[in-house]
Amino acid sequence: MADKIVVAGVSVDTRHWIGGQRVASAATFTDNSPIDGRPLGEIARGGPAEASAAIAAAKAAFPAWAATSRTERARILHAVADGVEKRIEELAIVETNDNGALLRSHRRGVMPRVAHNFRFFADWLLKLEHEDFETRGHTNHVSWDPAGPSVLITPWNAPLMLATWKVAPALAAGNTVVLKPAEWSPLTASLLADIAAEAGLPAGVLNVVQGYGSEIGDALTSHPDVRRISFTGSVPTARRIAGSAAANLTPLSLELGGKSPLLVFADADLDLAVDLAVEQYDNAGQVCLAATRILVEEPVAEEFTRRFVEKAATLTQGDPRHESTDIGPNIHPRQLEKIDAFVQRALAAGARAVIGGHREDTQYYAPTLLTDVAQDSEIVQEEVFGPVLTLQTFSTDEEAVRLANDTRFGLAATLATGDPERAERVTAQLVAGTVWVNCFFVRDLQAPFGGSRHSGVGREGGTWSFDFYCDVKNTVTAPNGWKNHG
Ligand SMILES: NC(=O)C1=CN([C@@H]2O[C@H](COP(=O)(O)OP(=O)(O)OC[C@H]3O[C@@H](n4cnc5c(N)ncnc54)[C@H](O)[C@@H]3O)[C@@H](O)[C@H]2O)C=CC1
Ligand SMILES: O=C(O)/C=C/C=C(\O)C(=O)O
Repeated sequence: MADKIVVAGVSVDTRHWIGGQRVASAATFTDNSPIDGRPLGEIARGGPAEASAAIAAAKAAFPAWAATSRTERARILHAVADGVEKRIEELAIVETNDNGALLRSHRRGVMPRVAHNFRFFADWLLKLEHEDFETRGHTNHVSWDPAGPSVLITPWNAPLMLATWKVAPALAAGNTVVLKPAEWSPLTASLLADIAAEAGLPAGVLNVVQGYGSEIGDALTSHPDVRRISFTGSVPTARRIAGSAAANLTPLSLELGGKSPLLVFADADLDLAVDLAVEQYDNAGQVCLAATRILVEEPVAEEFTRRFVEKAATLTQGDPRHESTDIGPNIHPRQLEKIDAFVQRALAAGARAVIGGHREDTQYYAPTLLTDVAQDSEIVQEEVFGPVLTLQTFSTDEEAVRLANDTRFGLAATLATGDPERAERVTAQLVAGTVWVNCFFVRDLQAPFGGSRHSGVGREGGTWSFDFYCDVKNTVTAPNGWKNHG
């Protein structure tokens, strides 16, 4: 196996990064580009041995990193952000080749956000405090102590953005990290390891191991030296991780799937509502937050559908490296098969494809809108993770809320309405970690982020991230301090 591959002119090390060293594995796996299925290279395929080595390195590096002052930790995280900013173009081009998402989004939105993830949590660390309070003259002081080695397991739909949304707060908290990126998109995590080392992050503080799901994952998540596990991905994998973490009672943060609704009320600005709906095809529908169930109030349903079809027809599907492309490929032929199977079962059950309903080839799926779908049908209840939306109608606010809440998920909801009171009333009744009113995907890192029900466990973001990654401590001091006990 070659130690390095070159992807669109960028050299990427294909080995693990453990304790500040590149480490090869005897086994490898092939990483293919979703753009055309071509192999990008052979990647080191870790297992229990690599998992143990990475956790040992994280454990060894922990005391010194935990003892590093907040200002020094923040300084190094800002230096990582500087390194990301210097390499935005390289990161963007590698990520697009590896996961197929749009190059223009990576350049302008995603990679700047990666840098921001580091800057934000570095700055938040410096202002993290809880005002002291008194109990019968005693002072309560709250502090956030580093917890220890943290295992971070991330998916392929937004690889570096979702990885750094976990890596940055974990490092800011004073924890050391073992990051395992998804096997379908491992490359930018390796570049991050280089950037972090160049920024002065000490050896062993960030470790990156690659490998297939449970082959390496079980050893990472069941290890007794791991103090935190944060995972973004599917519900079945979350169950398995929770099972293996249970033996050690390792605290978990789980950000899982969604089947979020977009509620379009008759009083909405219909053009805005249509824009919000068409936006759900972003990243070829591979977004956990996507509002894939469009619920439209009966009187405007026909007009909404007409305008939606018109707008969707303006989308360009194709090579994600081209500036004019709006929808790229799906991550893997297996994912495409899964998407198509969902759609064909829905059509067989009586759904009607207003647009799409078929694959374009082995990597691209036609943007699809399905109507005549039953609330209890698979296509309405299960996450497809492709460019597939359903449309249902409702007649009253009560019905809208009932339909919106009637899945096992609860990640997000989007409302289009011209009535602020209705927005407030409906929002209060929705089960969702995030509700957007007349907007979508406006994200602030200080906001709590996560899902209810099967969409997740816990919240990350701002202080919530530190609450998760740290051992939160309350110190109660008697009125006369230590002198009180002589
Ligand atoms: N919430 C989200 O953002 C995401 C949701 N999904 C959903 O999951 C479906 C399947 O996609 P997959 O790639 O199979 O998701 P997955 O949940 O299996 O994979 C996500 C990550 O978990 C890792 N993993 C798998 N098994 C593991 C184990 N036993 N221990 C530790 N880590 C393990 C994978 O290697 C990858 O890094 C998608 O169709 C979509 O519905 C997938 C990716 C992201
Ligand atoms: O943190 C964000 O801003 C976005 C998160 C998106 C996902 O978790 C996803 O698409 O899987």
